[in-house]
Amino acid sequence: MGKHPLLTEAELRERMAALPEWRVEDGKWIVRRRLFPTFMDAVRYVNRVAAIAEEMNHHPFVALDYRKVTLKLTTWNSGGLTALDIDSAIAYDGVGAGASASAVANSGADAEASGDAGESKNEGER
Ligand SMILES: C[C@H](O)[C@H](O)[C@H]1CNC2=NC(N)=NC(=O)C2=N1
Repeated sequence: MGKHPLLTEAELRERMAALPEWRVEDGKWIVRRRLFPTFMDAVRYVNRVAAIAEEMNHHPFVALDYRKVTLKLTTWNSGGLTALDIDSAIAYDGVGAGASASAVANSGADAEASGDAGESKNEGER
């Protein structure tokens, strides 16, 4: 199968409208951070993302930092952003909605600030 064509600037801008929680980084990556109520909610979400990635044969770079999950997408076979990255991000946003996850500003600063586990209750999913 041939390489997937890179998105033009205009195409990227247009497609990113459907992904308000994602940011373009270095013109080659889209990145999203999500904060979950508990560590296990975060782990469950990562597992759901992994299943989607396998199904699509398109894989994110994933960081699991306690309750914070960072997802990064690029199409390495094409050397940048393609429709596969956008479609993957849309699919990832569609799962884990069950967990009362709150989107974390891409700075991630508040995620660090609220990283203190002190006050968090175990609101894990059933
Ligand atoms: C051989 C296999 O299909 C390729 O390596 C796939 C696997 N998953 C992938 N994931 C991503 N993000 N980019 C790719 O170019 C890619 N290529």
